[in-house]
Amino acid sequence: MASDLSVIEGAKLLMVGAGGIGCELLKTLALSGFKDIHIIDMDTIEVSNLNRQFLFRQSHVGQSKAKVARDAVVRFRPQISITPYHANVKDPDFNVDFFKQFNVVLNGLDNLDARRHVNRLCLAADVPLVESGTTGFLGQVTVHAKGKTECYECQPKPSPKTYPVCTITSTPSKFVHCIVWAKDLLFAKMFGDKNQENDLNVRTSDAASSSEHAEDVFESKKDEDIEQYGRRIYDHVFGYNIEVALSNEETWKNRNRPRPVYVRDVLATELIQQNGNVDKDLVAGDPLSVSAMASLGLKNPQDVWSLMENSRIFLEALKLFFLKRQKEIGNLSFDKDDQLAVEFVTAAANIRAASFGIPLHSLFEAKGIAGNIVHAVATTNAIIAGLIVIEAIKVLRKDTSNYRMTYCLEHPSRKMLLMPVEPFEPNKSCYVCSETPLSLEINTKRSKLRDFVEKVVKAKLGMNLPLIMHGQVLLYEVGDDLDEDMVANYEANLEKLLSELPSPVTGGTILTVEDLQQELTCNINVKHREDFDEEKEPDGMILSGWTQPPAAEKDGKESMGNGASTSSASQAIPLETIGDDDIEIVPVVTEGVAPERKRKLSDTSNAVTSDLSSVEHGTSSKKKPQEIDDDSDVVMLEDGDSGISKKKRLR
Ligand SMILES: Nc1ncnc2c1ncn2[C@@H]1O[C@H](COP(=O)(O)OP(=O)(O)OP(=O)(O)O)[C@@H](O)[C@H]1O
Ligand SMILES: [Zn+2]
Repeated sequence: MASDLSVIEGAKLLMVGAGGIGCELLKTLALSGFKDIHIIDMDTIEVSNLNRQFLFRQSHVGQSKAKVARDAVVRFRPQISITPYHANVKDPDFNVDFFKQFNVVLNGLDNLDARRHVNRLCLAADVPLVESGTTGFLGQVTVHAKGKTECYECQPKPSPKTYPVCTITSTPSKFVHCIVWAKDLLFAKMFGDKNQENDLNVRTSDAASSSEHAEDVFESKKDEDIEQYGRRIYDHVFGYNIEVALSNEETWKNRNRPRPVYVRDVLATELIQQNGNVDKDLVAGDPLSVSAMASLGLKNPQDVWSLMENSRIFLEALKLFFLKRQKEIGNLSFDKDDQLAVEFVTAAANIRAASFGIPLHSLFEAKGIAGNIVHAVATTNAIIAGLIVIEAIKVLRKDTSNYRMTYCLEHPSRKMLLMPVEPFEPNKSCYVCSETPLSLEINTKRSKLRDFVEKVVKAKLGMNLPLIMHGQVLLYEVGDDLDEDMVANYEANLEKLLSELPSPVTGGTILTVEDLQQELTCNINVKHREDFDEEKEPDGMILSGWTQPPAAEKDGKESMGNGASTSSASQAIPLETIGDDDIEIVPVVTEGVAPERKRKLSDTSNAVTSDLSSVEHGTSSKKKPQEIDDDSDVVMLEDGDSGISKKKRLR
């Protein structure tokens, strides 16, 4: 077998992501002797990266991560060839041929979407992938080699944490419920896309009437100045809406009744009038530097503000959005790095929390919850980067039998902080690596092609440049090289009902969906179904054949949800995907019946820890590693004298 050094020196690697894991990884690769490394990262450096992404300095803020990382490493290893791409890995340039030039691909990403995309390209190009993720003290590294191990998507990832609509709109009991309300409902309503559906005013009792009423409330009135508008919104959402909710006695039988809050009760008249000083401390031209805290003279983000202070911040932030960031209104979505947005959401969540008797939180804490931030631990990233390099070397040596998935735990389990597990075989029912057909129940007489494209092809199947065929008839296609007539034709198809397409899609139809970039083809058996439960099946369609496992919590003991699967190993949450958009609000039939998902910073780590039950093999119950019985069906490795771990099946 070739020596490690010769395989290392002869290898050509692709790294995707030059963030927390990526910086550590590039350094470790360089110090391990790798000589030809390509890096893709679409981001520029932010101040908040500097504490752990140690290749970057203050002076690099705003520059490409991939390029700066390269320059930093070339300074201490000038003989290495590092090729940076400041680009999205989903760009069509990074096609299968591009991937084929590499011996192994190493992911240091932070979102599911990009990870799935890279997984597909690696499968199509037949290049092994070493995948990784960290959350705080927890981390994992997995190896994916086509036909030999599971692919990254062999086990569907847990769905986002969900909350019943009623909890968010009417009966919050935890601070996170107030944050979700402030961020996904109020902020979205005030500053986001007006055409988006929004449950802000949905209440169990008078949903229809109140949402009609609400249409006008959020529009500013003709002769109203911004201060009056802000106070009216305040009184509506924290006062009037609570009064309306209180009028439904049933809701409050077993709950604490909330208290309506009006501006006049919280702020003295003179404060209402001279709230803030808009022009103070503003750096002209940079909208992201606008801050309600600065204009009110509040400095410490770790302070818990009083109800009065939160109310002042709320009114001030609202005013600043309208005065200083008017152009963005209608297009904003919450961003944890947007100071004014964080201030608005913190204040709104706190006022609501006060109204419901829930403890208030500081801006720092609120930002963590709203941005789903588990504070990154540089050491975890360094450990994970080391493990990636170890697996990459095994891949290059084709040492298949020694591939390991390794979990980095927060607390030792069986005296181990690093838990190596044998990779599992490909899942035969995986639609990605085994091309197993899927089934779709849908009302073909009521659903449009657009619904299918958005909800199934893009959201569920993660396709980027899809093409949809029924037999030989092309129903839809995306691409730069289409002529105008075709584009118009496809656009028209999108608006047609499935059963009225040029080649009608009805029960029994097999649709072929293909992504030309990912070189992934998927056949979907369509089953016509008349009715869907609007609450339980809000998409109005059900895709099956590749079952979504239940979310990872529920005491960590639910079934794996994929009976056909041979393993539960890759069940582990793709850790860094606990990101941007993993909170979702779902309607439920009866309040309190649907399991209420927890969402606290600490819960995230619990969820992940319980998910590390991946050390179990082929069983349906999940336990935390700490709880594994000796007789459980566990694959573990013991330290052997040889220094190389031997596999041991605990039975
Ligand atoms: N589709 C993509 N194409 C290219 N790079 C991507 C893509 N998606 C994510 N990345 C990169 O992956 C890296 C992930 O790094 P990390 O998890 O440390 O996130 P971060 O954005 O640097 O930090 P934080 O989110 O904690 O502020 C980021 O640099 C990001 O730009
Ligand atoms: Zn697979």
